[in-house]
Amino acid sequence: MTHLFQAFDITKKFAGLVALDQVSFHLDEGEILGLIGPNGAGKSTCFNVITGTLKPTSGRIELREQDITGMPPYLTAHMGLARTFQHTTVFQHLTVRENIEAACWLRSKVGLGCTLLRTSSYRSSEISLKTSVDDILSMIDLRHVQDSRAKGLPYGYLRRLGIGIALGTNPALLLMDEPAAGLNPTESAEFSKLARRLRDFGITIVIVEHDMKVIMGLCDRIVVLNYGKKIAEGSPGVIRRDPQVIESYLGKSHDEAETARA
Ligand SMILES: Nc1ncnc2c1ncn2[C@@H]1O[C@H](COP(=O)(O)OP(=O)(O)OP(=O)(O)O)[C@@H](O)[C@H]1O
Repeated sequence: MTHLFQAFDITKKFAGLVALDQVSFHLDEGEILGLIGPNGAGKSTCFNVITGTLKPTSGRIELREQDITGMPPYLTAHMGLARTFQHTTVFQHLTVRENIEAACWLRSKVGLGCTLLRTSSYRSSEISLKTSVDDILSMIDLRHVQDSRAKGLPYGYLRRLGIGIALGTNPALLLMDEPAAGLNPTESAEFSKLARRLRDFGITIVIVEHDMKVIMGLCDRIVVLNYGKKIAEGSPGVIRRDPQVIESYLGKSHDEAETARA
């Protein structure tokens, strides 16, 4: 079977430290995969290597069977990869709508000459841009604040705007770094709903997250890292009962809480 994405034996060394040690995993189209593990396990390094911010020391990464190993971020973005960050990366002085427009323009193929001369190709791309921006605003549920400046918006809205900006590049695969960090329980539940909506729209998702309620409730499959090594992979049901994962990350209290709930 052909996978949307595959990482083969990815190793990343920083001087003497092995941050990723022969990690392999795959993603099928429309999946939500959780990437979890204790602090320093290698999750962010894994995202950085996939998106091309860091070159792996060895290993191979494929998107739709094309080798993207070591490609710079602007090329991996062009190939259909997008990423959201732990800290929101929005233009504070632009409105919500302008933030999304800026992200969508980056993927538009219209050159500066066409833009300045307002050629027909500029005008048709302007129409498709408006549709894309409207669709994204609806998807992230921020249409009602589209003309508000990002500065001063509630934190939960800013996180959603960060996701909207990533959607501007029309990704097939979206990597989200701690999307529920700092959210209250209502906002976390809204985030999970949004992630499912994106998946239903055809976007494959990888989530790094420490909130186990979000991970266990949302993910189809989970990969667990510890000291740079993959120590487990499986459904939430399998992962929450894996003795090695409980020992290294979830802790006994999580297992007991799960058993009590069952
Ligand atoms: N640029 C770097 N230079 C040197 N060491 C690094 C660098 N980036 C990460 N590391 C080290 O690699 C290891 C993995 O770090 P990484 O940030 O990937 O972990 P993580 O699982 O994302 O942790 P957290 O949950 O705290 O974000 C850590 O020991 C970290 O100190």
